Amino acid sequence: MANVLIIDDDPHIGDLLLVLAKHLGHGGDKALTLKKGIALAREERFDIVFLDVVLPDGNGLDALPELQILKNSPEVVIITGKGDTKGAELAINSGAWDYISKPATAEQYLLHMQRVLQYRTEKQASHPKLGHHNIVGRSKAIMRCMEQAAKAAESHVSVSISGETGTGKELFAKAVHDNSTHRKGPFVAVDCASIPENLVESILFGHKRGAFTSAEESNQGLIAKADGGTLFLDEVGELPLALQKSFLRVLQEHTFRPVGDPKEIKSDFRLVTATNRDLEALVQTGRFRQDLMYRMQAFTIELPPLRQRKEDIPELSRYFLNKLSADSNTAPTPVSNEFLKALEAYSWPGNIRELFNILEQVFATNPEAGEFLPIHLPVRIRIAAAQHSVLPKTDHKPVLTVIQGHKTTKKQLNKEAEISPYKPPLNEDFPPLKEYRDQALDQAEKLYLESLFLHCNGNIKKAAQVSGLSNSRIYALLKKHDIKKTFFSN
Ligand SMILES: Nc1ncnc2c1ncn2[C@@H]1O[C@H](COP(=O)(O)OP(=O)(O)OP(=O)(O)O)[C@@H](O)[C@H]1O
Repeated sequence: MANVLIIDDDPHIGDLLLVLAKHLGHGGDKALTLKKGIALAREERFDIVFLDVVLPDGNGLDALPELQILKNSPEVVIITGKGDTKGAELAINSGAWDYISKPATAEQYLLHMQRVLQYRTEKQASHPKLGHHNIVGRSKAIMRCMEQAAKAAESHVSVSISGETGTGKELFAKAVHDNSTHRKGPFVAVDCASIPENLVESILFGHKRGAFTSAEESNQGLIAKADGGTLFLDEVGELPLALQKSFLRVLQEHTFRPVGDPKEIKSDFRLVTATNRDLEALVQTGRFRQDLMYRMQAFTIELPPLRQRKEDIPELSRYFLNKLSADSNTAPTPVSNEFLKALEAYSWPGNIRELFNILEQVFATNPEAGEFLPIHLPVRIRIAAAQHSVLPKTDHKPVLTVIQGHKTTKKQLNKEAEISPYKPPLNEDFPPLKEYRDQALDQAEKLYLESLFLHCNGNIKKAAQVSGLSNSRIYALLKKHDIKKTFFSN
């Protein structure tokens, strides 16, 4: 049974939608003001929120970011006034599921409700068990990881999460904890890379007062703190070799001795580890115990880098920009398709952390923007987008022939193509130098003009001085590249 919330100051609309929900076998609640609606949404888990725009105590669209970052992230359907296409467009751009124009018939409301619920059921069926999480993304790659996390959460064995920096290893570790039987216990995260080697033992195992010169007080270690919950060891490859043996014993026996303490202590925790290093290689070079590695890797989740799931970039970007708006109590700024395309063209070596950092920068430095455009992005991201767009369009993936012994195999060079999009494709679409150079120069010229505009705050006179171009030449170039003159002031 689904739960429906209606936030509308017209009591008839609320009553009608509740009757329709009941007719479909669902339940719900209604609120006549934004304040009451938000309070209800925070308290209860709703699957759909029907949200009116004009409410006595504010604009419904301003509440959209807050609704979207709720744990259960309900689908939001906006109810707009007749003909308010701007509001509807803004709502969709901000991640609303759909909108209905008032006045609407009962059949229209019913149809919307059925469609949204069907979509939500399908969405939940594809990763049925991972109920509580803040993981954003619907690409096949991330959905597969969510399914693995759900399975891992159900079991009691150790989980090992691998992936490049910023791919969400800690977020997944938390999701495993939040969906496991240990969720009522603590989630204790330890970054093994940032603890000085001489302190690791006492930080993990704890120590007794006087155990060493600076031990003025007894201290409970993190393993004891994780009792009943989850111990998350980030960058586990950095765990000193000398300590690995004692740690293996903790995993086998669930007991250990704090430094300087003759007594054994018990701790029942679930271990989740993460690494962006190749543990096998560390084992080969004798820097990591093989038995510990096997013990930790009872269940493994491999997170894909962002460049291999670029289809998630729009959703991740909207989610994060909406969160920033909600945190600063401002209305969400719509995001243009060109802005998203530029983000998709970049290779994101720092993955989602880097994407969020860039969006934070865009959000902080452009408070007046009516819509986020490529021009608001840092130059290096725009250069990557420009380079990407000069690549001749081709469906063929570059292919490299590799000779292995007597066999000849073909390997896809996806990774390289994504990282260096400027490279022409190694196939029959390889462009003549002139064509390639002309396109590249054209893009560079456009990028230069856009940056010039930013640098000179839109002042044509200053732009002419800085660039060494005449006013008329600047106007001609603006026309050539279809850059709006309204960007520039005289
Ligand atoms: N799928 C996702 N949906 C929403 N936010 C995400 C997602 N993946 C990562 N993040 C966010 O990106 C940031 C980096 O994620 P996290 O710290 O989990 O990465 P990590 O792989 O543990 O990084 P590191 O290896 O550097 O420790 C965090 O703010 C996290 O909330």
